[in-house]
Amino acid sequence: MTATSSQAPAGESITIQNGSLQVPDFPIIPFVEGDGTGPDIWRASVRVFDAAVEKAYGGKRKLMWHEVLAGEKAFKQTGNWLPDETVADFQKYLVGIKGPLTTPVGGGIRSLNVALRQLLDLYVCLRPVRYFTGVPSPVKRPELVDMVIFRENTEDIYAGVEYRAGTPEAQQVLDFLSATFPKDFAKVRFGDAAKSSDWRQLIGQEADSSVDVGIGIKPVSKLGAQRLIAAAIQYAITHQRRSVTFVHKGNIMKFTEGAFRDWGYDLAEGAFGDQCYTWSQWERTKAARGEAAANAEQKEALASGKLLVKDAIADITLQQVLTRPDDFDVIATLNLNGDYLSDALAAQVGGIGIAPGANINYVTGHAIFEATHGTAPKYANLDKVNPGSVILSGDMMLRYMGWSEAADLIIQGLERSIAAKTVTYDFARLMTGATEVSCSGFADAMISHM
Ligand SMILES: NC(=O)C1=CN([C@@H]2O[C@H](COP(=O)(O)OP(=O)(O)OC[C@H]3O[C@@H](n4cnc5c(N)ncnc54)[C@H](OP(=O)(O)O)[C@@H]3O)[C@@H](O)[C@H]2O)C=CC1
Ligand SMILES: O=C(O)CCC(=O)C(=O)O
Ligand SMILES: [Mg+2]
Repeated sequence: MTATSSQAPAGESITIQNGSLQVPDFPIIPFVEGDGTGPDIWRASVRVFDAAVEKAYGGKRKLMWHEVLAGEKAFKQTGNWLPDETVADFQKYLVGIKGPLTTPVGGGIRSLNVALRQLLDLYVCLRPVRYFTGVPSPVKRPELVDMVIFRENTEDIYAGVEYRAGTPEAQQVLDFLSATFPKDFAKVRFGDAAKSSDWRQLIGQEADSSVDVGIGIKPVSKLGAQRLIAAAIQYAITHQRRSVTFVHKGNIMKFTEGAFRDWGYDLAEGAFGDQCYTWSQWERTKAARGEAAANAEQKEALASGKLLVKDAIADITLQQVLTRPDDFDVIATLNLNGDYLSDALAAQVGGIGIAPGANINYVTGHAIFEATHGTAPKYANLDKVNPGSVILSGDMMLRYMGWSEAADLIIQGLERSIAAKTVTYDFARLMTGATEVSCSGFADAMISHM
């Protein structure tokens, strides 16, 4: 059942009591169709969700879909890209799902996707990356890829604190830097010294007195870092994973990304000390008693079942997730690193057409599930793209709600469709002997295999 933004269907709200989600049999689930390929994907995905729930519970449970507006559809109907009612409904009903929304480059509205995460304080972006047998992959051993990305979802340069070059606001920030931190201001290119430099001739610019520098601010807080890292460590312990790796660029951005690592180790040793062994501890033991003692200590800790908590610098990580993926398990990282890593890792296990995700606040219970990919506008309304990412995001949503029987049917439908080589264009172009089906055709195949 679909309703407009202002009219919720019959059903009940999911609630949270003492940290535990209370899910009625007929929960109202707000959804956003999304821009670009969003509507095609949604139409296919919702049939898969409904079929899985019907098959699992025979009508005793049902998802009560409630359409809420965001993006282009919202703007067309209401003149507002993200109506207040949409945010209010995600607040009220706790768990929802959305398609991708367009964000223009270089100007225009700020990301609605990011706005929803910030407004609901969905501080974890959870993106599992796993291999399904038979999926075409550019790497030799895709089955070794089994990682879960915990991406900080509310701050870093995604906070949106930035000023366009040449505006009074940018100038105000520059003036502040110049007056308060003159040494740092001297590092801002191109400050006073470069106003008439020779290279301007190379790019055909006249010497002028403007300082054309855009300024962005990268806030990284201790609370923001530690609540994300706590979620990652807790997940790793609960799911008996081997390690958590903090991925950061802390050698260069010492007080933001470097602090993320240090706060992470403090938290691991403070709040999870009896369940973790950290590389920070290893360093201290090495300094006190030598490398052999540190190695022995680590070996003993891991043999006793402790979780290894380590870190890696972001650039080499992007190589090593390819060359030795089994060194990486749960990853905790900052917002931008997590964005890059999600798409790069998805490529190893079949691409962005099969990359699910969730935005979660584990304290309030609020969660919005969404694919890792965007709107893929060139394929809009062609009924062509892979609905797998949104469908797998729905699988995550059902598991979050405790409806694992329905979620298992979704996985079964996906695995069997891939095994039968009935796939969308993105997989078909890399597989021999595949039958290419449309977006809706893939949903049909999945349902027939449940
Ligand atoms: N959470 C969100 O809502 C997100 C929104 N966006 C927004 O989406 C817009 C477009 O972003 P863009 O950078 O082009 O990235 P997209 O993820 O939208 O698309 C890039 C390419 O990825 C492949 N792809 C994407 N989705 C699918 C799918 N379902 N099945 C198969 N292949 C797929 C296609 O590759 P090929 O061409 O090889 O077929 C496509 O051309 C931007 O406005 C961006 O801001 C981006 C990311 C997340
Ligand atoms: O909000 C957007 O348009 C892009 C966001 C994005 O790429 C992501 O969250 O992975
Ligand atoms: Mg992204």
